[in-house]
Amino acid sequence: MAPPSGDNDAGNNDHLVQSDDPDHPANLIPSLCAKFWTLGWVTGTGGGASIREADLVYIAPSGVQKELMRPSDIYVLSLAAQAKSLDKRSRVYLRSPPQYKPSQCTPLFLAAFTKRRAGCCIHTHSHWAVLVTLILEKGGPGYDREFRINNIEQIKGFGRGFEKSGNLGYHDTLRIPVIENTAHEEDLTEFLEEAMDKYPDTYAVLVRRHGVYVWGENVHKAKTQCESLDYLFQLAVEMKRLNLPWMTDIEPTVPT
Ligand SMILES: CSC[C@@H](O)[C@@H](O)C(=O)COP(=O)(O)O
Ligand SMILES: [Zn+2]
Repeated sequence: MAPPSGDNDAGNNDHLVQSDDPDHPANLIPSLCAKFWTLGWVTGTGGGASIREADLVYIAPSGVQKELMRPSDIYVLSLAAQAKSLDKRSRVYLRSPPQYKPSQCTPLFLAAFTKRRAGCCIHTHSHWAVLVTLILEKGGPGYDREFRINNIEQIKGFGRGFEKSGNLGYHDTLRIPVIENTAHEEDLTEFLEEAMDKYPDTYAVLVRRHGVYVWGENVHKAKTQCESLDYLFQLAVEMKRLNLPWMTDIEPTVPT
């Protein structure tokens, strides 16, 4: 990984992104995005990831090649300072690299951090996520705003929900809400928040013709849930091709 750029700390809190610890958020965001790029999740500057550690939120710049970011490119925001700010649409950064703008996904990441106390939120432009929203678009009324699937082992990769312990079981139905895309990323925020209110236990929201936002209480959970979801989206697209249903009525086996 490239070392921090060696800026001095003249009022820009550069120390907040300087650490030898590979698990420090300023190091992890670039290294995770480099991995996500290989999966096609964050290519062409689309997608990204943000990490919260206690009050501090670490955010990537906007419009940069996400797999080539350096720790010195990372923005840092305080949730407490943000909560006190009177203008909810403007954001005050503790650290702000002057050559960039913060990710347009920032208000969406903040929704996961404030409404769900998430520790990490990942946004992908995965083909599989986009294809699922396209298939659902043709699914007819009532079905098109929710992806659901059951009786697939990988569903166990998801937590049961906000402030609930344990994971979903094999026979549980995984439900992911779908919101419509908007011309500007930040305008998705109110619809993402609405979906979170309607689906209090969801860890993800699909955005039609765009991608998916996935979060978890820490980096490990956000990453594994995002991987599980991408696996299920790919499987669902292939199942659709084979004319296989996503929902089946296999009953849980009752021990005799
Ligand atoms: C390929 S542009 C994609 C952006 O509009 C947006 O959807 C996105 O995911 C990344 O926004 P960014 O501001 O670069 O972090
Ligand atoms: Zn996007």
